Amino acid sequence: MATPAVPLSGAATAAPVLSISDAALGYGDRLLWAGLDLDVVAGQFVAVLGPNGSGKTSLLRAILGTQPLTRGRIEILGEPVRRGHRSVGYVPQQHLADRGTPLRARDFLALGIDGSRFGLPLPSASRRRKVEAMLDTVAARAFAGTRIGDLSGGEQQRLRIGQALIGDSSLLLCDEPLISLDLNQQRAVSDLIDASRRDQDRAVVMITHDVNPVLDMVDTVVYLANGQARVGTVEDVLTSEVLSDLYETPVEVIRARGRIIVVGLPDHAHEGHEHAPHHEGADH
Ligand SMILES: Nc1ncnc2c1ncn2[C@@H]1O[C@H](COP(=O)(O)OP(=O)(O)OP(=O)(O)O)[C@@H](O)[C@H]1O
Repeated sequence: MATPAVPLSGAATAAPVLSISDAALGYGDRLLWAGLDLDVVAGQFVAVLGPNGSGKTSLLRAILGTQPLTRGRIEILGEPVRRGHRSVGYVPQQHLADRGTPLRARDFLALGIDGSRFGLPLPSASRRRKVEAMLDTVAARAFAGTRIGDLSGGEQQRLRIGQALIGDSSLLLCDEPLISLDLNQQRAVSDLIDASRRDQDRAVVMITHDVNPVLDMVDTVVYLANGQARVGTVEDVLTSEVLSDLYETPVEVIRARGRIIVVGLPDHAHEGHEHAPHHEGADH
């Protein structure tokens, strides 16, 4: 069960794991977003929301050091971002492995161990212990020896999370990790990510289609839309006033049975939350 997001003790003074200052990102003449300032400390959970094409994945790429900013600065643990930073774990957007992929689930997890990617394998007993423990953590023991291409989407997704969690990263970046999972799997995957935040004090930045499955874990929301960025708590950002201002059209945010429902979004912007009561629980 996830613990509710609580104010982080000492958050104001702790050195940030991730620090983004006065950042803007665009491609050519097209600006995706600007004015983004964000400090993320250990144990903090950040949800990135916004309509399709607003630049959420581009933001993760900038944090990964694979996409330069148009303006501003990003630091990880006080150093400018760079590709392949050992302190950053990444769960990419889900795509199914090819049927013929020969890699077995157990070996797929082992690829996430720090060192194995850099040709410096840990002593094998210690590697094995880590992999065996992670097989249990992501409930993958039953298919440990199965080729990943033969696994279901949800099983593959649990392995992808396990591969990202098995290293020693301080920051976990997840791009829509819950998409196309059923409700039980969504819960299992979000609980795994939340447990790694609580137990290993990782900071988490997660792009999510719908904030509701992670509502009780989120400390901070980054909402990207219409070339702008808004940062704050759920209560600060997911309000009728802020979203109406961002979308430049009247938008209503309703809280019903502990869920957030947004009514009146422009047609192209149905993402980032449930958008109408009759679609409750649906994927968009
Ligand atoms: N390398 C690139 N060069 C030019 N345009 C790009 C590049 N990468 C992404 N884009 C465009 O930038 C916009 C934002 O893309 P991005 O994937 O960051 O958005 P997103 O918010 O993650 O979208 P979605 O919710 O659909 O995944 C899109 O219109 C995309 O086509």
